[in-house]
Amino acid sequence: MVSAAAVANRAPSNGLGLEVKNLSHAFELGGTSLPVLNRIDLTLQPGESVALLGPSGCGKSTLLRLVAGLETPLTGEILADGQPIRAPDPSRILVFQDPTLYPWRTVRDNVALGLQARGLLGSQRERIDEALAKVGLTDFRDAYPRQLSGGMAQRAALARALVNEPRLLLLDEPLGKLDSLTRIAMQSELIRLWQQQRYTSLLVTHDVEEALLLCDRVLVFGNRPARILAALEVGRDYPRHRNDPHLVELRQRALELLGLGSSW
Ligand SMILES: Nc1ncnc2c1ncn2[C@@H]1O[C@H](COP(=O)(O)OP(=O)(O)OP(=O)(O)O)[C@@H](O)[C@H]1O
Repeated sequence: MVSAAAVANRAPSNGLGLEVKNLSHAFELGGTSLPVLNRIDLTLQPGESVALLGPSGCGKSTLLRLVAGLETPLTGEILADGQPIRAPDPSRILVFQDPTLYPWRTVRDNVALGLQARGLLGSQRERIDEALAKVGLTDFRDAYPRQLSGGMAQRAALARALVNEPRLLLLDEPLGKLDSLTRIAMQSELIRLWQQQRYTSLLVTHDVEEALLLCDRVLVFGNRPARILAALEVGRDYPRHRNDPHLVELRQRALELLGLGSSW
């Protein structure tokens, strides 16, 4: 949870409150059950930004897909503003590692997809240009995906999410395929967008530093079937500094929890 002082300094949030209660999940794989998530309890306050950090294959993406309403949990429940999540909804948008833009559509037409699918293109067309402006792509609205850099393509994918005015943004390694310099720039972009739009944010990342720079709280997951090993409160204002001794200490703690304590 964010400290009361930090919340008081923030603009009011339109974000969804999220509750995950005693959630377990498993997949059928080759005739046997593969347990993936084990009794997860999690609460996000409206407007909070939380990172999920954990070993590869522990179930982080599965948790995002469950919150997005793309899967149904085996046991337990997930509530958005107190209502059970049963299906996808434009108030909860998932952004993937791959921008997955249609190559034959311009940036603008890719961003329009969310509205088009909901039959809102006629009445809410101005939202496309607003979303492009938010991610700094106004000048590239008529470009095709092949004409964009990796960072620009990911910004276009973010615009495609933002055009829906999400109240909960689910980010699945959104910067995972970017080079390290672009990644640093995009980390600042993600902080700026979150501060401006005031959605609730749930970020899956493998990058401990990224989790600590971007989020209010970092949840460290154990091996599959994953449970939450620890919740690290970051408790620092933005912008944050990589070399802040408090962040360095938290990074060490997170690495130790992940069994990588001697890596640094
Ligand atoms: N549709 C599916 N059917 C069967 N098994 C699945 C399915 N989706 C995921 N799994 C399995 O569930 C486990 C968790 O997968 P998930 O993608 O959630 O992990 P993750 O923590 O996000 O991994 P990574 O960090 O490597 O992306 C993996 O063992 C994966 O093989």
